[in-house]
Amino acid sequence: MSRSKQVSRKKFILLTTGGTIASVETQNGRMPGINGETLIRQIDGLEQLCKVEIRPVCSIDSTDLTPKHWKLLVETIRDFYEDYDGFVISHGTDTMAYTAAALSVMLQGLNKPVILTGSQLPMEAAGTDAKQNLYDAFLYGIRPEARGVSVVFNGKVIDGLCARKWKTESFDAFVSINRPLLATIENGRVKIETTAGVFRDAGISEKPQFYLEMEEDLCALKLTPGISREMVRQILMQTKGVLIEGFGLGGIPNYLEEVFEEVMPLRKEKGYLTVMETQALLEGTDLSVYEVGLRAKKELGMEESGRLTAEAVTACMMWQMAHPEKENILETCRTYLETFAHNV
Ligand SMILES: NC(=O)C[C@H](N)C(=O)O
Repeated sequence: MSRSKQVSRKKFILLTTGGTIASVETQNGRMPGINGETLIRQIDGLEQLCKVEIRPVCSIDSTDLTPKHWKLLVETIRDFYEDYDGFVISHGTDTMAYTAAALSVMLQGLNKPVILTGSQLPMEAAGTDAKQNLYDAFLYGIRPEARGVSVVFNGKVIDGLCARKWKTESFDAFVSINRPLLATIENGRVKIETTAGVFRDAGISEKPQFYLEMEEDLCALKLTPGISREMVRQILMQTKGVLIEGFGLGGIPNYLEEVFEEVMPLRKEKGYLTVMETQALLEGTDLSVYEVGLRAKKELGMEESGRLTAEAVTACMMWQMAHPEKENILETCRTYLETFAHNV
């Protein structure tokens, strides 16, 4: 039997969540309005590629997506895990990187693909990117190398832990941060670039594990020059997880030091997490370089993101706070990305 006939037997489930890909224009603006059957009906050649069944999860703009929806996705994947060869999720682009990062830590040890895709223009719009992206998601999904969580968009296959939406309108909406692409897709051909994944082949779990809980009490605190002490103090006093989006390689401004010295011991005592991230797009934090960073690291015991995106750190922190007895997932993910430090 030819190779294409062998792969054509693969069976996928399409989990639909809404987003632009499923949207229609209304008097109140663009909003999700078409179902999964209508989506796949428009994809030429899909039937020959694989078998697709559909399961609607929600029908919302991804701006409205919350960890409750991640939980629904994980439950659905868990319940149908044995019945399908892979899972494609149609999703709005605006929070797709968050969902991809969240699923990357909620679904561990997967030996099947979970692929998120969407589009910048609705499926039914002229010149849409929806058909190509959805087809490409399955095209990548049938490959034996495709395992774990990824984003397929505009010919790029991005590790779910490393995706970032960087353009609001162009088709080239996603970029892989601090990690080479998993694959590229051009003219119907998939070129596999790298296949590792943080919880694939990592020896961490032999059987897939499905984690449903994520702590939602988290806030990203973006430092701006001269940000008020009182505001920083309030956030640190009230929020379990605080992701500090600092400058450059990371550090705490001198004038905020007193605030941090006061609240950090209290936060530690309560098991709250505080992690420093950078506002820069690439290359991550390194608190060991500058005095402002070293102080945060040594005197305050501040954790840092390293090369992880804010989306990935958010996911790691939410998971860690919900599973305090488990291994330090931030450390696991950070170390994983360090392995790519010299070839991005
Ligand atoms: N392109 C898109 O899908 C954007 C849309 N607002 C969403 O995230 O649901």
